Amino acid sequence: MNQPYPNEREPNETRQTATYLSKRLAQAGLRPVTRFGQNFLIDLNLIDLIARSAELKPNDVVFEVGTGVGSLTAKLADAAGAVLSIEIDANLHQLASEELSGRPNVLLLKGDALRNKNALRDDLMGHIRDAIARIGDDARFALVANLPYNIATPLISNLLHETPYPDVIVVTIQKELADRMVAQPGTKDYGALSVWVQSVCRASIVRVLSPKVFWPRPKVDSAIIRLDAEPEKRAAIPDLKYFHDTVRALFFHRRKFLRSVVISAMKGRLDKAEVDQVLASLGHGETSRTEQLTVTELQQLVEALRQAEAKKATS
Ligand SMILES: C[S@@+](CC[C@H](N)C(=O)[O-])C[C@H]1O[C@@H](n2cnc3c(N)ncnc32)[C@H](O)[C@@H]1O
Repeated sequence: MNQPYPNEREPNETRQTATYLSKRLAQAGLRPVTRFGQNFLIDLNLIDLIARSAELKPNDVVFEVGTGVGSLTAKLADAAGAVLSIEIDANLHQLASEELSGRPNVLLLKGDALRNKNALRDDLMGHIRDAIARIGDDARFALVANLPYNIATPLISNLLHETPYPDVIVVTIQKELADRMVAQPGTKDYGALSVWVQSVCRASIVRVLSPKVFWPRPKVDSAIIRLDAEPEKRAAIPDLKYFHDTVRALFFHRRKFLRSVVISAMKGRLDKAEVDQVLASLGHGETSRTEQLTVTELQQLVEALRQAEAKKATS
């Protein structure tokens, strides 16, 4: 294994504490930047737990968003074949580059992981595909990170649209967001995000984390979440973008009945009679509500709407 840090420093295992981090940043004239969601994990056991929960092997290509000072990155690089990590803060990118130098399986990028809310930075998937090609047919793609909370939803949501999409995701996110990802029909947390995530993955919460395990402390609880890709489920959705956009529209007015929600979502595309026909064919009555529909029922509904629209366009 490579020696990750120069010999004169303490070994990695004892260094990741609030004191160490604050000193290390202060030495470089830095302080945590709130707008970049810089809440560093200071419990080494949890850094281990994140890496262990992804069950990394040498055939894994790991994507990390938010290198920070590189503590989790080093753990990931110990276990995986290749690690691609991106950091928006140029100062932290510089620090992490020093910490992780001499690790041939780590590629550090500087900049924003997102081009905009709806898209990843342009070159990211190219880097990931290259690393996968180098590893070969049995390569696995993983997203493992202590995510900056302000980009967790668009990042995960956009990655699930990509080809390939991650075989496994193990990330620290706000607990409230984790609850939404695993939520079941009929609960207050069940919404478009639950349906999108559960349409292409199996989702579970690994551990709830108190603010105490971060420095500086965030205001809310966090959770480590694990998502396992279910490619056969994703393959059953003929048009991912149509599905994603329509599900979002269907959850837009949570208090309304399904019929009026579908009518407004399909405005200008299907008329009321056509919507009624689709709903009747699937057995959804006057009092059905979007939030009571299972993921499978929503997939069937969106696909029936898509086909009705396509039929109308060709008639
Ligand atoms: C919660 S910290 C995690 C840092 C480190 N990996 C750890 O576990 O302690 C999130 C990191 O993501 C970086 N970051 C924030 N927004 C980003 C973005 N849009 N693209 C890339 N990195 C970002 C922050 O600067 C910060 O270093």
